[in-house]
Amino acid sequence: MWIFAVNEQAGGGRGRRVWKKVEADVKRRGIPYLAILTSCPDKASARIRTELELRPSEDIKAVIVIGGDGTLHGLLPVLAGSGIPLGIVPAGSGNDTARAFGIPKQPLQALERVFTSLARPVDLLLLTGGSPALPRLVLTALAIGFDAAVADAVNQSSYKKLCNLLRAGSLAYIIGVFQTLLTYQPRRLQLTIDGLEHSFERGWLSAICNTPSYGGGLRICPDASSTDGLLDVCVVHSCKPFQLLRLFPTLLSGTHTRLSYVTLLRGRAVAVSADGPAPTRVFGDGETVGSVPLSAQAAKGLLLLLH
Ligand SMILES: Nc1ncnc2c1ncn2[C@@H]1O[C@H](COP(=O)(O)OP(=O)(O)OP(=O)(O)O)[C@@H](O)[C@H]1O
Repeated sequence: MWIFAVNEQAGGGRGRRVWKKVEADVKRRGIPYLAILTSCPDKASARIRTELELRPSEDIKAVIVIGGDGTLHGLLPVLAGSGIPLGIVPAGSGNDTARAFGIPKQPLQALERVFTSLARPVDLLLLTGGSPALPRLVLTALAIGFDAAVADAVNQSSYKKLCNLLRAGSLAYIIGVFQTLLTYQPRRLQLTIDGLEHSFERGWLSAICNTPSYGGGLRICPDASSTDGLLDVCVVHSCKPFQLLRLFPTLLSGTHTRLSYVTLLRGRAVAVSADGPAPTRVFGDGETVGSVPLSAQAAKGLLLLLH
């Protein structure tokens, strides 16, 4: 039995279109499947948890998510450590998880990949501390500070929908950068990585990554690997707003790492705190997860992924 978890709203309605194609193909193949179409992450998790409890685990081939990074994020607590593999047919706006694992954008190619791949263990990022109190699991990256404020602005915007229609998810992010720059104040960021303290005056953002990109292909930690048991950290600090703007185009290629106001770090456990006029927001997998202070650590091989 293959269980499909479908978020029809992902990618501004792309989830629905992708599911139509996928369902037709699954019917043609004549394989047993169960589709769970949900309107919110909590209902999706509860339904899948029930289905997993009802059946012997050897009867379940995988849970295949039709959606974006947010949909995947919502299912991590159910699938992590369960031994049930996750498959991905990308249907979101950013699709950074699919990008990280080389999963094709084209739905039927992605489905073929799911059916023909081995389930391989990948690391997750385990978030603790924070406000509201966590723990929480994240697959791609944590965005802390300016980049989280951008994600917030994009999620609340009307242009996200339009950009999705134009199939230009990263354009929405670029508009969000300009919008956020009008009000955001840099602040002192303190990071403790495997016990070593790093302090940054005028810290704009800090990204903690399990995989290389966020925001629809911005390669913030280009060398991040989801199989090394480590988290890659990028801090942008001590620069003027125009230098921050100059940084964003270079994120597409990952060449921002050469800039003097970009610091890259790596470790197993990362703690972050900030001093600032307003709470320093945190997003994980493009979803809001609260604000700093927080601690994150790499959880080695906690998820089985078909890729
Ligand atoms: N299983 C689910 N069913 C319905 N809605 C969900 C589910 N999981 C998450 N959501 C909600 O749908 C929103 C959009 O889903 P998702 O994040 O996957 O798509 P996206 O934002 O278009 O793509 P991406 O995250 O890749 O940029 C999420 O922010 C979340 O609030």
